[in-house]
Amino acid sequence: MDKLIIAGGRPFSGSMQVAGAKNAALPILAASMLGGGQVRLSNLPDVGDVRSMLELLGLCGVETGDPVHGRIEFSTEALRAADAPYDIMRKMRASFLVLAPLLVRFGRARISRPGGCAIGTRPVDLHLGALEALGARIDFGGGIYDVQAPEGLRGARIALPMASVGATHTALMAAAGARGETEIVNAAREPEIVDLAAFLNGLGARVEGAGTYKITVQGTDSWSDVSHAIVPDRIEAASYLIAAAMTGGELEIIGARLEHLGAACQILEQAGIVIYPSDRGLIARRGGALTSVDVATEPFPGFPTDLQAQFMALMCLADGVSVIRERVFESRFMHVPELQRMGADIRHDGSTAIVTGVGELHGAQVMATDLRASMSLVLAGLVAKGETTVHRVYHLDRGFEDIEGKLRRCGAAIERVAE
Ligand SMILES: CC(=O)N[C@H]1[C@@H](OP(=O)(O)OP(=O)(O)OC[C@H]2O[C@@H](n3ccc(=O)[nH]c3=O)[C@H](O)[C@@H]2O)O[C@H](CO)[C@@H](O)[C@@H]1O
Ligand SMILES: C=C(OP(=O)(O)O)C(=O)O
Repeated sequence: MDKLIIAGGRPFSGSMQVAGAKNAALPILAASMLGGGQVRLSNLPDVGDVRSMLELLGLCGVETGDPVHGRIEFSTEALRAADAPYDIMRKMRASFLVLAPLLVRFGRARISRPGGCAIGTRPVDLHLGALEALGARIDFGGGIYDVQAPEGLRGARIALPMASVGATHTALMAAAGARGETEIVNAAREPEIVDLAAFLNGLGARVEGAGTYKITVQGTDSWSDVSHAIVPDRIEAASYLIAAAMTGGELEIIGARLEHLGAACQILEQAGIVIYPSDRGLIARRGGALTSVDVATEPFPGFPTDLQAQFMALMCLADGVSVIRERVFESRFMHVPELQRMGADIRHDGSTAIVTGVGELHGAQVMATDLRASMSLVLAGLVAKGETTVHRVYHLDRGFEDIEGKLRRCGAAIERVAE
């Protein structure tokens, strides 16, 4: 496994291209299995999870080849019913998203419980509840869900008890292949949901209301060939906006969109980051002293849980005390002890962290635990005095494209070394 070595305190400025969103690419790749035709995708991020999803498609008979400059074209005609292997399921939460398309295509799918970032218990009851509402029967044994709908799925009303992103993806894909109309209430509203809906419309379903609380879907069994460009990665973009502010540099993130930042934009501005649109994307720089701001994570358009760790790294250097509440996942504070190794002053109790800004962080050996936690350590390393070694960068590679290349081109001294 590789480690990253960062020499902190270098000037950091320039421009970088934001990647396509991993969390949009994964459901869209899964949804590509619904049809039987030709799929053309562009702006696919070159990250580990996308490679794992392509491998999963390959095991189901869909030979995609490797993306070239983020573009890929493949036929889903040869899809076959296959069990998703534990080895891929354990790596990535989004592997569970192949369940609905396989069920639509074959009337049955067997799949094990998914892994992904260890940030909470992450049950899949809402995904399964959505499928049951559309008429599926579910058995569980030996760690495997056996889901059957031999007569096909029927449109129905799905009222989600919470606005789960993954369950909304599952419900959308299942509804797209169900007979009749489905109404999804309390749907997640993330830009990645809107992107999946656009892809499903391209495939031949009729999805309306994505991005709002209520989505309606007219299912189809007559699928089209489809071309689709993946939406930009708002979490990657916001992470680098934070990097610009922490280092005192100025950065243009090409392709980033203000409307995708939701509440994060206001919070980052209150913290002292100046963010404004350019012709090509967004520009960010520090506007003065960094200021502590309290924040609570929420589903979109609230402050994203996927940015909580990076925001905490920023707050480590702000004037004052920031109270950070994690409201989406039960245990998403694994970066706290690692930031503490670098001199951060953080008290942590349950789902709340209290961060008192310190004058400076210092380089240390730290362990990357989950995807966004790993990014918070890289951000801290960019400004820390001395050298930071981030061990176990496997998680970063799951979701951040060419991280050291992007940072190095903006002036960071960062190097990847095999452990
Ligand atoms: C691949 C992908 O897109 N991952 C994102 C997705 O994860 P994911 O789709 O797993 O996140 P959810 O929105 O589903 O999870 C939100 C909350 O709902 C709970 N829950 C979820 C499903 C379920 O069946 N039962 C249940 O109780 C979860 O434990 C969590 O507490 O959205 C999260 C919230 O924005 C992000 O942090 C992840 O980066
Ligand atoms: C939590 C994340 O990924 P996953 O849902 O795949 O674990 C993430 O992208 O931050």
